[in-house]
Amino acid sequence: MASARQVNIAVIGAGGVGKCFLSQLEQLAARRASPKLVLTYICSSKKALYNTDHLAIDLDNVTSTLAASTAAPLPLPKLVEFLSSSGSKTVLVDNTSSEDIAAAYPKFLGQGISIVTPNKKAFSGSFKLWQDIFSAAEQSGAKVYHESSVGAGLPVISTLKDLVDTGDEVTKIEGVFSGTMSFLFNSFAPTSGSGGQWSAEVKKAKELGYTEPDPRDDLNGLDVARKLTILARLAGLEIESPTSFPVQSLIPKELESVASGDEFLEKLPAFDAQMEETKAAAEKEGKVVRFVGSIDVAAKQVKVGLEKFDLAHPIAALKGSDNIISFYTKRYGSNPLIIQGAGAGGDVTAMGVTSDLLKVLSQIS
Ligand SMILES: NC(=O)C1=CN([C@@H]2O[C@H](COP(=O)(O)OP(=O)(O)OC[C@H]3O[C@@H](n4cnc5c(N)ncnc54)[C@H](OP(=O)(O)O)[C@@H]3O)[C@@H](O)[C@H]2O)C=CC1
Ligand SMILES: N[C@@H](CC=O)C(=O)O
Ligand code: NA
Repeated sequence: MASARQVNIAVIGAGGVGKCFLSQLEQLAARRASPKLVLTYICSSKKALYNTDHLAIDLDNVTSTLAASTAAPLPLPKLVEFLSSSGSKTVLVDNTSSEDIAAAYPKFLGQGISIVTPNKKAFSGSFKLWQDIFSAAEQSGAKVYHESSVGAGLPVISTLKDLVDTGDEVTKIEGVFSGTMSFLFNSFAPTSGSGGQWSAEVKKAKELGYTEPDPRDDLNGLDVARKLTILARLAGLEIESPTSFPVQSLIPKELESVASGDEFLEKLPAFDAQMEETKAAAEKEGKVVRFVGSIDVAAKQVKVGLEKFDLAHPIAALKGSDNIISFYTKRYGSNPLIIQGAGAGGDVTAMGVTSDLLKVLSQIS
């Protein structure tokens, strides 16, 4: 039976980020008496756990229980019906990178179901989808938060919204926006020492949980382009899509049409020489190469690609999967507001999702 002080949680996706989120949710539910947080639905791409009476699913060992389930996920229209029939406020947590789920956000929001997600697809899809999402939320009063869609758990989106909402004028946003690309270049082309083999570092980045489910989505520059699309829109630019501005891909031409991410990783070592050449060209100038992005708000220009940096530059000196994002604004003048720290990884990404959930709870319960 639904109680006013209960909020139902539905989770789609229990991979690298999803598992960490579930563990943070378990701790949160144990710590918070009110509202009571009740997991009523969880699914991966093939399996689901739920019952028709919306009874609580035990969070203890939930990923093993899900793996053993014989039930299939509900089709999205049925899931909207199921969640909106519970009689309790509900938050959907989308921990996938699915475009289909992203495209259904207006339906969930329209039925009063709030959404928190690290999935970039909805907010970097067509400008119409962006408008539909926020107008559906405004109409129903449901909330939508996506902090981890840029810079993982780093407070990038909340900071940009605060700058804009308080009337500052954002003129430029630039930096390193990909945990994978940061890790790859920091280890392949370090400021001291010789660095690793490009293809081996790509495999490592995948094993560490930094890459997208398909690492080609990182290497083709689109993951960064999606993040810049989101930030540019929040800064007031009507960017139509992540492919509507220049984006440099690091996928070798010969591998552009391979069938799967696994086949791509298998074939990549044969093309290591291409990246070695890029690295050597920068070294000749006493520099290192890094993958960066920028948004020039006044000129309405967005770009993504490789640039060379002096060894002493803060971008050259990044470590691990760190992102560094600089906001140039009228108030901050020539010294930008800078955010730096891990930009990928399950726990830090889930932290952004869990903190978004807390924001939603403070507004709906
Ligand atoms: N990893 C990171 O550091 C960061 C990730 N993100 C974003 O977080 C999201 C998740 O990333 P990550 O956890 O690394 O990815 P994973 O590939 O590890 O996990 C994805 C999960 O989503 C499930 N899934 C995929 N499609 C569907 C679908 N249509 N219906 C139901 N479940 C589905 C998968 O199911 P199955 O297990 O059956 O395949 C899997 O459980 C992505 O959007 C990513 O961009 C954002 C910031 C940082
Ligand atoms: N694959 C992404 C994950 C976070 O958005 C990255 O490497 O930055
Ligand atoms: Na973030």
